[in-house]
Amino acid sequence: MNYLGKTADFMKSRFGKQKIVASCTGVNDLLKDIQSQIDTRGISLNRVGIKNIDWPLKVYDQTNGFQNTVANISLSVALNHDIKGTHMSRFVEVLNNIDILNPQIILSILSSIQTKLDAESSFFECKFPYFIWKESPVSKNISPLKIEAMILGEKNRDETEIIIGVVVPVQTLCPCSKAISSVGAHNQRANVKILVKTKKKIWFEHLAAIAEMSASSPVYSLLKREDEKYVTEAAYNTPKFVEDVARDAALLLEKEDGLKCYRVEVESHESIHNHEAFAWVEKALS
Ligand SMILES: Nc1nc2c(ncn2[C@@H]2O[C@H](COP(=O)(O)OP(=O)(O)OP(=O)(O)O)[C@@H](O)[C@H]2O)c(=O)[nH]1
Repeated sequence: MNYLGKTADFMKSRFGKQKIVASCTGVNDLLKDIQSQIDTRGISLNRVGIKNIDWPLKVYDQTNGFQNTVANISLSVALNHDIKGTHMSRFVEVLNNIDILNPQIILSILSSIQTKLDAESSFFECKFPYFIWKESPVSKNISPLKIEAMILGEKNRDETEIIIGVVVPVQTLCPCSKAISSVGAHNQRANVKILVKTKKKIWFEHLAAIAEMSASSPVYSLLKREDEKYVTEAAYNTPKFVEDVARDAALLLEKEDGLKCYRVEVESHESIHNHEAFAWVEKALS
């Protein structure tokens, strides 16, 4: 028996048949659609919606076809000045209909939200853990590296924009520290975030490779001693400031076909300072 059935039984036992009829009429009054009422304050809202809903999904994977992940998703619309509230449950209803994520599906999510919520603009943001299977440089052991991947979408009337991106852990070794020290140089883990708008399909793996190539060295989940020696020496021979990583990634992105614009953000968790160092660059391409 469902909830309403149980409630009706309870009311019957408590109040008898006469009262139930009256109470059931009252149920419809209780389900008033407050959200659809008119608002008279004259203020349109840029965005209203739901954020940080975790959702199980599949995403396409260059090596294995697809991988399962849990995406953290935010969905929203612009709200006209004369409508009191949006219908929050409809965002989740749209998600209920998808099981794999890619830019085309996000376009259809944005259109569905626009239609279901009668909105001029709709917005989609999601980020999720994504695993790239990497081979260690010498022992050739394969292990998964976790990066963060993201897809952001926006639809204004008929114009849509999709941004895809990654945040990739890398190693940086300080060129100044190397130059002034008689031995060693401080090095640390850094994150490289790359966001692109593109006319062509681009894999998360490809963006991650650009981030790694721009750093002093990639990082790995599994390294044996021979790999450790290699990675240590490779980083020492490729010192990079955060500025260097941002510029080198930008140069690689400018060689890519079909990019409309890019943004690179680099943040290093300084090992000898109690703060982060950062640099970012963004550019629209013709
Ligand atoms: N608009 C709005 N709704 C909220 C908020 N907080 C909670 N909600 C609830 O979100 C719930 C789902 O809303 P709706 O999508 O309008 O639910 P519904 O009317 O059953 O769905 P439809 O029949 O599709 O309109 C409602 O019960 C709201 O009370 C808020 O801050 N704003």
